[in-house]
Amino acid sequence: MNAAPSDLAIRTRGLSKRFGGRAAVDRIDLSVPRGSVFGFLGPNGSGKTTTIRMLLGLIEASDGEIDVLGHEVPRGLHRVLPRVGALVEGPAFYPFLSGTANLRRLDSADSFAVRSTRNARIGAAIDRVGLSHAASKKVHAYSLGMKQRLGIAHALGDAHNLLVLDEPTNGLDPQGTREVRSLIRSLAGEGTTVFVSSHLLAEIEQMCTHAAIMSSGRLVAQGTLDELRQAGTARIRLETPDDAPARRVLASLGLEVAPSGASGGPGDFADFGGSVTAAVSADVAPETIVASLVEAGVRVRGFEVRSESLEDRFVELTGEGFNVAG
Ligand SMILES: Nc1ncnc2c1ncn2[C@@H]1O[C@H](COP(=O)(O)OP(=O)(O)OP(=O)(O)O)[C@@H](O)[C@H]1O
Repeated sequence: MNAAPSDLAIRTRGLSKRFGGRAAVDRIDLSVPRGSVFGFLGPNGSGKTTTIRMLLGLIEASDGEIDVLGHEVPRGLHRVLPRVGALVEGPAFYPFLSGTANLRRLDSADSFAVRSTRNARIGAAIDRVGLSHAASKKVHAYSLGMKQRLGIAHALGDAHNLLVLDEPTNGLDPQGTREVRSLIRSLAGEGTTVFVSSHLLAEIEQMCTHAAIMSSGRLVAQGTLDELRQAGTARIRLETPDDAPARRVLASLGLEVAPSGASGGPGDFADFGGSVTAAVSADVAPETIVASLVEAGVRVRGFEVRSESLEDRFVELTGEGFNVAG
């Protein structure tokens, strides 16, 4: 991703946060294109919330630069914050006040919010998240998904350029999760840049155009979802009775051949020989591999090229099993 700074809604350079001597966020260079739905993905404790808090000026960075919507943070926060909606750890709602009354309370406590437009803004935001029918109901009667949508309505406020959401579906049931995801997708469709953190891969795959992957405070990859997938290793799987010659040919092409027994289930192709798998680099075309095998007299009974899934890639990058449940 080589976007010019003006094309970026968020840009950090060498951003770090240390607690005591320990780096919770370690020199990250984040580039979030304007108009993207950008997934900030990483296991629990990888530094996502700490990064978001620095982006919003809630905590001070130990080191590095932050630029949000073209302004330096924290110096230009007064210019940035009126254009950014944020949902970090969810606002606390009064259960015995209505949805509208809760948003009025939060809005009046916000020194950046313009009073004269309050009612119109709140009405529009409630409408936008699909809660008009429940606006006058007390919040204790809301489902979790409705409460979270009310939180997003609060984050929406005015017509924002950037929405920052920290784990917006955490703790929601499947219905609430669907509601929030579809809301985020439709907001993005209207041109708002959405920066959303999650530890759920499926969530990022369903909502986002771009993603960055955090692991132990480091940014280990970022780009469009396709770029992230393509940066992974493709593998070939060859079915042949001529195991040893096949391995020699693949090795001579510079492919990294998996040790025998590393692939295939028990009894897999047992009657026909076996299967050989190898990692393929982009500079060796699959047709070249097949031609070389055939030329060397290797009997090819099956040949499959498999790209790494995003899940394989994340596990490879973070060294952790991801919770892929949505
Ligand atoms: N105020 C703090 N003081 C000391 N350590 C902290 C503080 N805030 C966060 N940390 C540590 O920094 C690391 C990153 O935490 P952070 O909350 O940013 O991760 P995360 O990716 O958002 O995870 P989660 O999804 O669990 O919130 C963790 O090891 C955490 O314990």
